[in-house]
Amino acid sequence: MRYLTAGESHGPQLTAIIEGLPSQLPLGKPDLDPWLRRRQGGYGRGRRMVIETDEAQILSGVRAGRTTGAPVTLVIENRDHRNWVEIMSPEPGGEPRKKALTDARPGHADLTGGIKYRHKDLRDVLERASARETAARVAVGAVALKLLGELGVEGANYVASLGGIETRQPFSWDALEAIEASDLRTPDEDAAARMRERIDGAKRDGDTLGGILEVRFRGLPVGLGSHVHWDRKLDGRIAQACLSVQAMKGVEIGRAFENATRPGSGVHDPIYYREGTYARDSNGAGGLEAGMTNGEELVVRVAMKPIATLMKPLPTVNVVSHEPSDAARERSDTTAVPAAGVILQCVIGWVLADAMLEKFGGDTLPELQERVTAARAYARGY
Ligand SMILES: Cc1cc2nc3c(=O)[nH]c(=O)nc-3n(C[C@H](O)[C@H](O)[C@H](O)COP(=O)(O)O)c2cc1C
Ligand SMILES: C=C(O[C@@H]1CC(C(=O)O)=C[C@@H](OP(=O)(O)O)[C@H]1O)C(=O)O
Repeated sequence: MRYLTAGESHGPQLTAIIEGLPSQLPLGKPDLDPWLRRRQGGYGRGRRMVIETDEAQILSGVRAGRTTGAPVTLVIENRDHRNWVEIMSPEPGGEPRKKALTDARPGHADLTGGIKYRHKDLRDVLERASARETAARVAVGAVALKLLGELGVEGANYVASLGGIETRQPFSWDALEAIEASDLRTPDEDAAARMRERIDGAKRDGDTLGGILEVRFRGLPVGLGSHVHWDRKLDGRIAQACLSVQAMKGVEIGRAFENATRPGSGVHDPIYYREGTYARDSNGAGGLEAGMTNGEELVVRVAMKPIATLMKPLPTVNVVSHEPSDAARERSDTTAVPAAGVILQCVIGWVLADAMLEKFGGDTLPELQERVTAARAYARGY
């Protein structure tokens, strides 16, 4: 499977095309829109999220609620575009340059993108660098999650820490409802209260916050990915997908950084054979060994940097005058850590769905389901 996204933050719409989906997958707006809504949520987001009410239109590849096997086109409107029509106009003319952005923001694509693509209006860079693009990736990921669901695979995401405040409760699948109900996507209400206070404080100070997200998947069959070649290793593919999300700067499988401080006896997971099948009592590996799923829960943790646009701006340089100046300030999020968990579940879901199709093939969902069922039975009895 593959997909492309197109669209600017303040252009008319975001577009995604997915190619390679099997036919007969039940698919409709109710599978996509809740994910788009989740991505928009979270305490600490800025005013843009009040303007947008994201929903996906399905423009091809689906008839009567099922995929046909043809490319699927998804479109998400940018409601804010109506306020940017002149500025975003593709027509030549002076008007679009009216609000040229020339004070490069540290931590953004502005300066490097300006040099690389030879733009002096840094809006030509920021419009595509913006994390608005993640709405398209969430719509695509929601399709992947739907496919995984049909194959018995379930995912979850939560905020493991925000601004240095940790969720203390260990993750549990029983806590999913509490995570969904929380504007900080944590089941730990005490931590959430302290996170809210910290976000309010950062906002007052013109500052921003980052955090750590944890994404889990259970029900994965043994052997997605492969140990035989670097670009087929699933851990590498997952890390690439995570780091490709705006502001994500670190990835670990399981508790990799903590494991690095321990002896091997306290990290690796002994293998047992019980009741006619293989079993482990621990999951230090986070569900992946040698680039392959091992049948245990997949655990991925990702570090998000603090938002780069500060209302108390950092020193920078004007790229036209070369004079010192303050970094450009645009309406901005104080933190987007809760939204990031949703995005990460979607992009990891894509990698997993793609790996499923790679291993099991199948032009249709029923073929895929039969093969996954057979592979599970084989692994149990191996
Ligand atoms: C959901 C989400 C929302 C974001 N919102 C903002 C924002 O409001 N302001 C901002 O400066 N950066 C925001 N970012 C981060 C920037 O897009 C990102 O830091 C920037 O494009 C530079 O890329 P890099 O951090 O991946 O190097 C957001 C990121 C995500 C994932
Ligand atoms: C629009 C979204 O996030 C945007 C991501 C973003 C950035 O620089 O990445 C900057 C802000 O955009 P604006 O300047 O229009 O307020 C965020 O709101 C979104 O998540 O849908």
